[in-house]
Amino acid sequence: MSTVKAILTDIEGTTSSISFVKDELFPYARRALPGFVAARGREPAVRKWLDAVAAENGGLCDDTMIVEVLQGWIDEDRKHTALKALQGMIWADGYRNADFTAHIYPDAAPALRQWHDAGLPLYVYSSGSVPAQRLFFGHSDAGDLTGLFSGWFDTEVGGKREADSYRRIAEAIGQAPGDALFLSDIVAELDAAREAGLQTVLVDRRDDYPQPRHGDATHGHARVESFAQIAA
Ligand SMILES: CSCCC(=O)C(=O)COP(=O)(O)O
Ligand SMILES: [Mg+2]
Repeated sequence: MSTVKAILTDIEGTTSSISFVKDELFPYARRALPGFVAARGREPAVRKWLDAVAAENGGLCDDTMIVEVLQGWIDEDRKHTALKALQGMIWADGYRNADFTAHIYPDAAPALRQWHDAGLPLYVYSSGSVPAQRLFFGHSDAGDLTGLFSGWFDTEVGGKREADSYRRIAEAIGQAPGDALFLSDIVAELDAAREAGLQTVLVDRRDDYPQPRHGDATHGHARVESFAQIAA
């Protein structure tokens, strides 16, 4: 690995377990959606996303149908910006009421702290909305980690499997792409980051991926099973 001047990390499957997101966060949002839309569907910040979903589905005019579309997207794990924005607003209630704290792998928090303390700027790039990312790290199992991060990116910058997204992020954080390291559990995301010139590490966690990915399955990306193995 050449010199790294900034680290960009994914969340689900990388700093934190897939099962926490799939088995806790998503079902919480799915259950709360009807009540959330009924209570807050007229607020402009909420309506804008509901209208975006309606427009994309042939102009649905009924909020019940919009909720059904959104619940279907949750079931499919669609990384749609409107869904992610609405999920973030719903999870805010969950964190506020202490219904859950966000999972973070025991190796991730110390490594993030160490890199931060060594002067390495840290950034998040997740399909979860930026407000959801801040809530996540603000209410993690390891406490409030938001102060460790210098910036946050979600799919408003572009999809995670598109090289241009990583070019935009490198420009936004003022780094040459080759000086930034991207960490993710998804090979297609790492391929896009590498195409943009970033350094990459596949985080291949046994808890999330019982079958280790070796050889061709890594697409040539460096591979670790824990943040403790990343020599940044
Ligand atoms: C930080 S919000 C919860 C995670 C989430 O909704 C999500 O889609 C995570 O995707 P990632 O890009 O972090 O793998
Ligand atoms: Mg991920």
